Amino acid sequence: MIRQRLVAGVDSSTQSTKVVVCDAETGEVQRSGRAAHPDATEVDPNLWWAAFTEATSGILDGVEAIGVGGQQHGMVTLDEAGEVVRPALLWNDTRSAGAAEELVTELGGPEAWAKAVGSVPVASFTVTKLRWLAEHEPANADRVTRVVLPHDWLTWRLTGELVTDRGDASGTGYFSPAESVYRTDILERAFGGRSPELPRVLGPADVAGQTRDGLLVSAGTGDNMAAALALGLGDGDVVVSLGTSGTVFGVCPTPAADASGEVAGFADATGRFLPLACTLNAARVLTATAAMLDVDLAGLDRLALAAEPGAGGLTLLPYLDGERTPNLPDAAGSLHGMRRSNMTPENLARAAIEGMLCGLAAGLDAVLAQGITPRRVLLIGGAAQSAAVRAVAPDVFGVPVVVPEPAEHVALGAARQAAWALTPTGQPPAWPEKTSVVLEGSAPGQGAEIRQRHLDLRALVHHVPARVFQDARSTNAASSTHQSTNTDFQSPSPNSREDT
Ligand SMILES: Nc1ncnc2c1ncn2[C@@H]1O[C@H](COP(=O)(O)OP(=O)(O)O)[C@@H](O)[C@H]1O
Ligand SMILES: O=C(CO)[C@@H](O)[C@H](O)COP(=O)(O)O
Repeated sequence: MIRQRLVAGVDSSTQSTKVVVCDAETGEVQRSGRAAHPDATEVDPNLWWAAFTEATSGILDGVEAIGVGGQQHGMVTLDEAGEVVRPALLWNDTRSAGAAEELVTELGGPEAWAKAVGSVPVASFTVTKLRWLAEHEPANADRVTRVVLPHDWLTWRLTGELVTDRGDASGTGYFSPAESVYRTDILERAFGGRSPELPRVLGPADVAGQTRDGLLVSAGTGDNMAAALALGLGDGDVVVSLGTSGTVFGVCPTPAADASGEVAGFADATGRFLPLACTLNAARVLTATAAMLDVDLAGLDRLALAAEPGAGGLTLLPYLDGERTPNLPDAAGSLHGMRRSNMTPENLARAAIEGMLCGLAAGLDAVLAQGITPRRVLLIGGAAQSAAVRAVAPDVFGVPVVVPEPAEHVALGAARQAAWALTPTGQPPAWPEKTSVVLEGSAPGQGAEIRQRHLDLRALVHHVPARVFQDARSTNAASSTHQSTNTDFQSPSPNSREDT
């Protein structure tokens, strides 16, 4: 009998740690675990270690290799003794927005940044957090000897090795994805003239080291790169992930350098590139709206699905945690178009879902403008489980939407990387693609109208340059979301369907 080989993958994301143990040959999940993180934008990394320990408890028996995917950008600072200097500042902490503006100007403007590191930094990027630290907590800054990212820190706890990968390094703002080198000159400029030690950048199938128990540890990567690896993205595949962050990304052979700042030109976990747009407001817009309406998430779905598309004219700009794309770190949300006739819980629930998705749709436009011709949108992340999100997304995005079988895609991608490191070959192991449901819209005309209202309101309230929405979709209009078995993406049936 052939012995089953097992690998594990970890997603240390904003709200929790999730772990899957998979068959190394097929990717089939055998066991899983999870543990919550604190709800804060600065977190002691030791709490991630505690969550990792809890989530892996009792499930790693027989596992040969493990990989860690983690929330991007977080600033983890270590002192001479390897102790954490201060709680990590996370990707969604906006206090370094002023530092970001300073740095953009100092380096010669957005074009110079896009050319140097593929991205124009906003408050999410590590480099801006380091500038903030140098300016606001000089005593802490003086103690910093090493700077790492959340996944690097967990890999270091597992192996004792200070390593990272191209994918996560590309979110620092001091690494060039195109050249695959650190820009320590930029780090020095940001951090008071000195460059702390940085993790060594490993290749996609490299081994980081071993745990005390002898598990091989792969390089790990950022959570979005890990999800891309799990899904095995091909030409024209664009992912929309609805977790704490909303992200839109595809995989390309050439680097992006978008001076508008809407798209970050990251690297992926396979040696390619990963243009990505990110919003600060995704799944939690729905939890906040549900709490306000005193319903659970299923109740929010029921309310939203009972309203007409367009929410009776209500438009929500859901900038509840400030916003990153567009870059409005101090913004608050706005609800517009209220009349006595439309102020119902149903319309508010619908406006929350439409508003969240319109933010992602603007990101989708920006990512597609990098030269991706969309074949389909793959919808993942916690809020992809929402029935109302599934009903609204195809109309707002204007392309066929595919929902892969529910899975922890980041953890799966990290496990796939671990399997790759265990048996290094030119390509990641060919795990079979899972079944997915294909959704198409029911009200494409209204989708365009909803998009336009959202764009107009952004322009009105936040002076984001006004745009006329162009629906790229064909005229193949009326459709619904029933199941069928048609599997042709190129000439979609008007119904939703199972696909593999
Ligand atoms: N059925 C659902 N409808 C709406 N939101 C959901 C649903 N299921 C989970 N979520 C939300 O998804 C989020 C968690 O998603 P996840 O992708 O794990 O986030 P993260 O990776 O940022 O920690 C939570 O905010 C949760 O409320
Ligand atoms: O900042 C980004 C991407 O640039 C975020 O996508 C973070 O990587 C956090 O992801 P989630 O925890 O929301 O999945």
